Amino acid sequence: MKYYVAGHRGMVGSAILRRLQARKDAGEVIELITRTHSELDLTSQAAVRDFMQAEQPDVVILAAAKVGGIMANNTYPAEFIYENLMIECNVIHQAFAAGVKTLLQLGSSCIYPKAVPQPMKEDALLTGTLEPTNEPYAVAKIAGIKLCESYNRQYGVDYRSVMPTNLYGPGDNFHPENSHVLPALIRRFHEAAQNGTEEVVIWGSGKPMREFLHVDDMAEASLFVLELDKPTYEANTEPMLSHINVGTGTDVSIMELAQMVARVTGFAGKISNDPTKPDGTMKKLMDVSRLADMGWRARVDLETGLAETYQWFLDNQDHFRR
Ligand SMILES: NC(=O)C1=CN([C@@H]2O[C@H](COP(=O)(O)OP(=O)(O)OC[C@H]3O[C@@H](n4cnc5c(N)ncnc54)[C@H](OP(=O)(O)O)[C@@H]3O)[C@@H](O)[C@H]2O)C=CC1
Ligand SMILES: C[C@H]1O[C@H](OP(=O)(O)OP(=O)(O)OC[C@H]2O[C@@H](n3cnc4c(=O)[nH]c(N)nc43)[C@H](O)[C@@H]2O)[C@@H](O)[C@@H](O)C1=O
Repeated sequence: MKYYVAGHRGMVGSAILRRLQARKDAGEVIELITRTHSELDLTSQAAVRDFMQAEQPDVVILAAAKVGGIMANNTYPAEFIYENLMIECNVIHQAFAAGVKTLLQLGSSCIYPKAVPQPMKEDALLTGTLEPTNEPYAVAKIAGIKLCESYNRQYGVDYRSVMPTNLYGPGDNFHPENSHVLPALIRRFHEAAQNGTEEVVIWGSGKPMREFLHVDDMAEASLFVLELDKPTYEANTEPMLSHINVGTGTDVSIMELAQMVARVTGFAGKISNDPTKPDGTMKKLMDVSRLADMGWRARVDLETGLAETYQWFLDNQDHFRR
């Protein structure tokens, strides 16, 4: 089997590649194909067409996307909608044109409406209006689900979508403004602890609730969903399962997260809020019962995952990619 992992240098793509490489090292006969962003710009239709036609992969895993936290989404909405739509259209359509029968793409929990009942079930999709800070990104991610559904329905291929909750772990983006909350706080609290700063400011009210899944769990879940037998997969559907939630099923407030990060990084000062920064959705907890019924559950608890991610940050802080 020839696997193409798109976005293999990103947090999720690299975790998926590590798992596939481990299987290969253990004797599984698989070929792994990758291209860096500079080798293959996935927003280029012609480049993706030529690549897919030349390589003819058996399986495509789409983990490449324009990704960022609440501030990046709010500041660069055009890039978030344009690049993600282009990447999805190009990779999914050109995979189909090259005869790829099996594909997995990653969406996000932000596809669900802002005021949806919690925890959020898969069938809550398109039942209400979206959170404004990331609506353009969410619309692109919904389009990705609908692309897969449409090619499945019209052409009988098997393109699946997983919807991860907020992710973290080794390989995360620790940019001070553009990253997600967990890596941003690791960096801010670490620097404050090192510099002896007395106060750390967190964005918003600290009251929003978020669910955090370790990237190694996400990589495992991605391959689990990719490899579900088709009858099992479809037996859980009414009438067809278009996407599956991936999360832990538990959440913490941003203030609770900040307190955990303070403990891990050794920061003992005051934590205060910046109410001028957006809170975003107040709660977005995944209903993960569908995936649990199929046999997969998250394994890494937040306390352990946070400590491990902080160690990765310490080991790699001198050569972050951004
Ligand atoms: N991180 C999170 O909390 C969550 C992530 N997700 C989803 O998971 C998936 C992976 O995210 P994550 O690993 O965190 O993101 P990263 O930003 O870590 O990785 C994304 C990868 O995609 C590559 N990429 C982006 N644009 C292009 C392009 N035009 N052509 C080629 N490659 C490109 C990036 O390369 P380069 O860096 O060189 O641009 C990078 O390697 C995405 O679909 C994301 O939406 C969903 C929910 C939460
Ligand atoms: C995965 C998900 O990620 C994004 O949604 P989000 O969950 O709102 O993402 P976030 O991690 O950036 O913030 C979570 C909460 O945390 C608060 N917060 C405090 N202090 C910092 C801080 O320093 N940085 C950040 N980023 N947030 C902070 C922040 O104000 C917010 O209340 C989407 O755009 C969307 O793209 C998406 O799919």
